[in-house]
Amino acid sequence: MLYLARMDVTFPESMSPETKADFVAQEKEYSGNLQREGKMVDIWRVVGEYANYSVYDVADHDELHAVLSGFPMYPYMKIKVTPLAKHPNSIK
Ligand SMILES: O=C(O)CC1=CCC(=O)O1
Repeated sequence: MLYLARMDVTFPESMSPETKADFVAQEKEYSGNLQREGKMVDIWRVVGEYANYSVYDVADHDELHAVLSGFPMYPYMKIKVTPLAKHPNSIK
């Protein structure tokens, strides 16, 4: 199943730059692994915001929840998920 997720990240103001940098590095590694596994199909930055749109190809809602809740930044994210179905006009 395909899902579109929008993730908005908000770190506490009290978080140190070093801790933030550590989260960014951990997130990059986790995200890269998901992409290599084919579970994250794409990810795009929302221009001007600390947010992304990303597309997941996973078995079901439960797997998506496991993937999303495994992000190191998960405690600092607001996530909106939209399940995707094939559009009848798609030529792919
Ligand atoms: O948008 C970000 O930078 C946070 C993030 C979530 C998944 C990812 O790869 O980065």
